[in-house]
Amino acid sequence: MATMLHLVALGCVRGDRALFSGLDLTLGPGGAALVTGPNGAGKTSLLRIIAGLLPAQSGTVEKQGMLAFAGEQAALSRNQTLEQALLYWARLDGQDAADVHAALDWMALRAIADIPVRMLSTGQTKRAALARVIAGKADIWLLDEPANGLDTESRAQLEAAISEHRSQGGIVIAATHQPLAMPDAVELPIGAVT
Ligand SMILES: Nc1ncnc2c1ncn2[C@@H]1O[C@H](COP(=O)(O)OP(=O)(O)OP(=O)(O)O)[C@@H](O)[C@H]1O
Repeated sequence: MATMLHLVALGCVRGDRALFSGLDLTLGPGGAALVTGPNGAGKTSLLRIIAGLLPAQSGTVEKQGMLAFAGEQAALSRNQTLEQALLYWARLDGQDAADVHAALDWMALRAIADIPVRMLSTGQTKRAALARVIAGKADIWLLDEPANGLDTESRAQLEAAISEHRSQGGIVIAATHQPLAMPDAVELPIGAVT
């Protein structure tokens, strides 16, 4: 069945504060959305609701396809080499070493595949987290600040990986403060903090 994400009248309350309400979005194969808004507006909360990690206050999330979430934490074992850590997740996702190697290439990480995760720089850790998502081959990518800490070249690689994923029928939702080229992405501004 075709990959699909459908948000209907989604609302979110954190603590006693309403962050957003009545949020609608429909994405089909190759679709993308760019979530923007000031600090604390609820961008991460929205991604977490879509991922099923946070309950919505109102509305529904319908999805067709496997989902991957790349959040602030890389979720990679610090004492394993980058390749081992990615292989661990890839196997859980039903993928193999070839998928990990392809993902390392997408994020230009092959040269440091044998370095322990704990020794990676901020930007390298971000690229490693993105490689984890790429290797997992999920249909729907939820990317929280994917360009944070990336240099110009790495950001271009990320954009190319996103474009390839979409051309294969995948869906991408990215929350970002950084410029990120996603042609024809739906703009999803989350309201200002009061
Ligand atoms: N566990 C929690 N309980 C109550 N409120 C929370 C909790 N976690 C986060 N919040 C609040 O929810 C609001 C939205 O947070 P969220 O991380 O979704 O915003 P954001 O738009 O991603 O922000 P940023 O741009 O700074 O990453 C913030 O005001 C935050 O303080």
